[in-house]
Amino acid sequence: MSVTVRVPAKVNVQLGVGGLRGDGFHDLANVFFAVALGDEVTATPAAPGTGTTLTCTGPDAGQVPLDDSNLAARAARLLAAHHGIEPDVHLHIAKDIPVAGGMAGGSADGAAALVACDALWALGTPQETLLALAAELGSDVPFALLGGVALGRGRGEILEALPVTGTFHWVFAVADGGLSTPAVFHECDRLREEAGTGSTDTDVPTPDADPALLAALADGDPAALAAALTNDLQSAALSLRPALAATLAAGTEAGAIGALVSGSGPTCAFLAKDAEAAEAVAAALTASGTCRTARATHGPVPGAAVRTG
Ligand SMILES: C[C@](O)(CO)[C@H](O)COP(=O)(O)OP(=O)(O)OC[C@H]1O[C@@H](n2ccc(N)nc2=O)[C@H](O)[C@@H]1O
Ligand SMILES: Nc1ncnc2c1ncn2[C@@H]1O[C@H](COP(=O)(O)OP(=O)(O)OP(=O)(O)O)[C@@H](O)[C@H]1O
Repeated sequence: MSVTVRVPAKVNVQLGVGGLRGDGFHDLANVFFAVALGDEVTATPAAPGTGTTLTCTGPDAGQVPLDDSNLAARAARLLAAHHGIEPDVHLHIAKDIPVAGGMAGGSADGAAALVACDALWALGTPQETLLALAAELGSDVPFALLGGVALGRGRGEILEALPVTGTFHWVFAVADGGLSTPAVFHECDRLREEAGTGSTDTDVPTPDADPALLAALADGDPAALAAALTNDLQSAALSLRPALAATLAAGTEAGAIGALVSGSGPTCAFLAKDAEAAEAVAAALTASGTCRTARATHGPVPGAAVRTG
């Protein structure tokens, strides 16, 4: 019997970036928001001694590494090692999340593989342990387990679920080609040095969540959320990919009430006032020629969960 897990992509509605720490990470005030665009990971039993094998389908499948570096395979091996069992499993990733797009696609697959293998191997691992294993895999992986809306502190792995009312409507403009997350953080540091503010954690204050943004989420107020959207990595992503400025402008011209680069980019995220407006913004963005494609979706949605039925 196979187990299929559905897992959401994320957009960061606030990404406050502190200074560079001694361990190479940055302290964040990271408000994650899970959206209905997502991947599915299916775990199928494999014969003893087979180890972890992988396949991937979807529009960006060619860009997904199928070797040991794949976060889904790493997750399966980490969970098996934690329980002292063999990681014999075949994982299939049905990929819909843009690769290297700033929407945490690889992290999502890591979280989904943890949940899928835990169910397949009937391990019953407590959620707290799954969250700790997820943090070992990457800063964005714990949130993909949790879903909804959450504040991530530390390097993004220390999570606190946030209250949210209703549904928000989003459009994602997918670029041709990805951006490397470490390269974007590095460019953020370089721009800070260039501006003379310094870039280490002794120069830059630890960021905090914006109360106006938290109130907008709790109140279910899209206009207030649109006004509060911020991403400290946006100038770095724009510096590495100047063409994104035209994408952001095209979405705003098409009627989006808020626009920002998603995480480390290059995907751009647009908030719309309702579902109908989101469809119109997506159509206008696709027609604008400033992105590869644009997709309307909504959120928040739950984190990685076994698909039933
Ligand atoms: C940009 C975001 O997607 C926003 O949610 C995340 O901060 C990135 O999370 P991620 O892709 O899971 O990143 P990780 O795999 O943990 O780290 C990759 C690299 O990104 C940089 N990194 C990541 C997280 C963080 N808080 N500070 C960093 O400087 C580091 O160079 C690190 O070596
Ligand atoms: N299952 C996976 N799916 C996609 N990429 C993966 C996967 N496992 C490892 N990777 C590697 O991770 C890199 C980043 O891909 P990913 O789609 O996670 O980027 P991202 O969305 O920008 O990440 P984040 O938003 O967490 O910074 C890819 O270039 C790829 O080499």
